[in-house]
Amino acid sequence: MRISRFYQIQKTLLQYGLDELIPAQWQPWYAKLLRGSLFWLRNRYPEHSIGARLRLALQSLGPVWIKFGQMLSTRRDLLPAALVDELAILQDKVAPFAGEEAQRLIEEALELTEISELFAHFELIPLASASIAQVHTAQLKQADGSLADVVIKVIRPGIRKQILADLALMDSLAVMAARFLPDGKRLRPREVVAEYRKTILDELDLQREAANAIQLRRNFAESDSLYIPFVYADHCRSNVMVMERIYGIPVSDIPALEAQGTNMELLAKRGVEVFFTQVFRDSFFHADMHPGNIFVSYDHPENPKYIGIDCGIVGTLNAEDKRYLAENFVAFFNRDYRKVAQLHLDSGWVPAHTKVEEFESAIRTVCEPIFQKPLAEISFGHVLLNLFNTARRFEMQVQPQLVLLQKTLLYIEGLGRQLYPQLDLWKTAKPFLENWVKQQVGLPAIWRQIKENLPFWAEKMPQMPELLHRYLEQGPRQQQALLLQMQQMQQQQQQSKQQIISAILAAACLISASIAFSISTGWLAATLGAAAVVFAIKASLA
Ligand SMILES: Nc1ncnc2c1ncn2[C@@H]1O[C@H](COP(=O)(O)OP(=O)(O)OP(=O)(O)O)[C@@H](O)[C@H]1O
Repeated sequence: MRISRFYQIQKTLLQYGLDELIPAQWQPWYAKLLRGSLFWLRNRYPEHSIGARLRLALQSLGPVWIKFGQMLSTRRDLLPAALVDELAILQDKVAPFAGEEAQRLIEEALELTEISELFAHFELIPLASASIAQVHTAQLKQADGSLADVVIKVIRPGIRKQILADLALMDSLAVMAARFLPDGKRLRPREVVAEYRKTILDELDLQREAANAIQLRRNFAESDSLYIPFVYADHCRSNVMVMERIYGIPVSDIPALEAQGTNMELLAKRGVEVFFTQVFRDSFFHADMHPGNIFVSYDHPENPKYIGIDCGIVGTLNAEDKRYLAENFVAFFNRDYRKVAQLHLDSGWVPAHTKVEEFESAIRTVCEPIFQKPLAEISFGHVLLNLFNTARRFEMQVQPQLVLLQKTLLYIEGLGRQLYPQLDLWKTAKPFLENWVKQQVGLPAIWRQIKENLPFWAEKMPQMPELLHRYLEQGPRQQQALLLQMQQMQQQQQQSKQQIISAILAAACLISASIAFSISTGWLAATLGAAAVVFAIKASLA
């Protein structure tokens, strides 16, 4: 199976002429010979650009590869623009699987003899079908006898096995790409595949998605801006998820939004606000914000509310990540590149030997053109992208969660500007950043930290007298043990020093013996040889 799939993949890559990605001078002679002999696998689409051929090849290889291409399409930091633009139009249109099969999977997962035990109605025709999962509508029987409109997401049967097999092959190709592509080292194909592996395997676990949705819903329980559908956790398994059915206008349907009199300016601002709230207040953000996953409620269009679905991919940030973002954004928008460079150095993001002036000048070179535009039109996502690219050149390892955030930011900005082209991103985001930075310094921050640590100290306090007593009792004993260990270490050091000296002397005698032997002073050679043996024995006994 693996060999035939491997052949199929190679065949597809060659028939779409993707071997052209490796320049001829980089191909070893045996690879050229092999390529020449595969006469039945010629490039069949020479009239298409290399980007288009890559897109078509991924399309024909199936869902795992299509999703991989979609992921690559967000890596403008790694790939040329022409390639990325082609990959961005990859669509995972996949034929649905039979509704009866979905029903059987649901019954099996939820241990039902009949689907009607739990659902008053189950719609066999799917509402939507994607590469990994399919969505069906149903009516859930509730404990109080009422019915709830729900959707049931079901993972495609057999997809896990197929994904794992294809991921293994993809990794083999990545090894080859790292070796043969001209830019192989910089592109780090194995890391890219490993990142993809994690994302796609996470997406296969609907219990994880359910947990993310529950958390996000809780975070926005009081919000006027975002609604997350209720998840019926009792009826969720790793391959089945039951959640409230929502009715809304897809955010990309601008005519429909306008037709119902939506306040587009407010809607656009709320998109940015929701994102920054997730990042800076909750450190937990929905990271799959493509327009297919965002809807707008039909209720009160003058005070519009988003509805978010598909929480399969989320990002989390720690305090340090947040500080990185906030301080850099603020310094950037003040065009204080020295501060940006110094921040990177002070916090150890770039190595201590980095020359701050060089780093500052590199940041200025890539970022100053961005500021040629009015502040209102500047993209945060591009600022971050440029900063990451510059920092990578200065040996900074950019954390995956920051890359995820940067990509989400690009989506959000694109969306906001589509809804309301005059949207001033900086004005909308600034209060969030400044407020956050303010909270991190001064008395409020100290007080917050004390409050955060209070439970820890409260828990440890009663144990304090005992710990103190134990320390005082054990102190001298431990000190003595430590002293003994140190003495042993010193002895060992002394021994190994002697060993090294004896070994060096043995080697020196041996070399001298062989020189003496070659100039035929036999007795000298014999003496030196004997000395070498003596030193060697000493070295081994020391
Ligand atoms: N709670 C819901 N209420 C109504 N429709 C829903 C709901 N959840 C999902 N859908 C519909 O099903 C479609 C697919 O759902 P979802 O995005 O969660 O699946 P997916 O397999 O992760 O798809 P993709 O990865 O392509 O985004 C959505 O675009 C939407 O039309």
